[in-house]
Amino acid sequence: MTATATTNGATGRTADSGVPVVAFTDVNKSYGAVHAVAGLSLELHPGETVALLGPNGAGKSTALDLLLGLKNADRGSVRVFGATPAQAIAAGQVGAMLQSGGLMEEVTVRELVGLACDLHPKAYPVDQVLAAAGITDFASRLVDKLSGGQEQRVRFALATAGANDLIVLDEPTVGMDVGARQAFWATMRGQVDQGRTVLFATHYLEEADAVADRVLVMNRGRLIADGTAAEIKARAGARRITFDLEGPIDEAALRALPHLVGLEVTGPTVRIRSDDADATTHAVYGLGLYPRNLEVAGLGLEQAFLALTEGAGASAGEQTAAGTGDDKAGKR
Ligand SMILES: Nc1ncnc2c1ncn2[C@@H]1O[C@H](COP(=O)(O)OP(=O)(O)OP(=O)(O)O)[C@@H](O)[C@H]1O
Repeated sequence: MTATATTNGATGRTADSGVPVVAFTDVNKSYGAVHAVAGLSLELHPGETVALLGPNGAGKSTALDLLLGLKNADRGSVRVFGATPAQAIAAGQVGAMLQSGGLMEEVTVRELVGLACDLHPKAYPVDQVLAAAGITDFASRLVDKLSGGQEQRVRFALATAGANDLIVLDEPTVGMDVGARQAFWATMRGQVDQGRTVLFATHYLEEADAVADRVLVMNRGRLIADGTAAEIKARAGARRITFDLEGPIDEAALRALPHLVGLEVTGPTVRIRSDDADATTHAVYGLGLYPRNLEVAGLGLEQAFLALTEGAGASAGEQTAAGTGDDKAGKR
């Protein structure tokens, strides 16, 4: 479904009025004993492209549902352009592309996108929306005859049928092939260049790294990191050191190395994450070891993400979303 507007209600705010685009203040949402969103506070600002990362069940979709007014918080406040989500959506300020929700059947792509344009208070011409989403070629096809990737592009067209100030995308490129993904993000960049704020949840970390200028990492309902991809990588331990050792390996001695963030030993190969690679490498030699095939490299976002979420998982003391085996049947 899309969250395009159906009335002309106005929030009285614009993207550049100094009011945050989105403000979550100590937001909580539970399903029984599962804290899907736990004490979430954050602000988004105009023109930001923000990736929301987190393992399965981290609370990303729930946070987006709260932002779109599809669910109500148990506690805390969610404001969009200083108003309630419903008011911002009614004012045509928010476009959304969600993971699920069937598209209307027995209509053509053009008819469906045309309907979204008719409903939007600040709509673009249908042909422009079709072209921007790259779906002109199959605009006369019935919606129920589309491939998964084509359906995703139609959802994107519905989310961008009018001049929204905020675009919310839940795993937007799932089912798209590499070419379609690249085209999708090229289109998104066009939206951002026009001053829009984009928030997208994704499991494709390379996408977050390439596209987002800010990355939020959620785990067990909580925000555990917020920064640029480079800052997130640095926070997780800046460098990866890999080398081989001959003979038996004394893991306890390696574990005591200075600035060590993570250690993995597989056969003769030692992989270390360190927040000061120079000091750690120096200390490896100080142990009297002779590392072979030594490599020092920066962490990718994927490794940083794993390091952060593993660390946060270990310290979570209460029953939260992950690992409870809870029932997702009621989800959208
Ligand atoms: N309607 C619901 N009823 C019960 N539990 C739910 C419901 N919706 C979500 N949950 C639970 O809340 C937690 C957070 O789910 P959510 O879908 O927000 O996570 P997510 O980060 O989007 O996960 P994924 O990456 O798998 O889509 C999970 O444990 C999930 O099972």
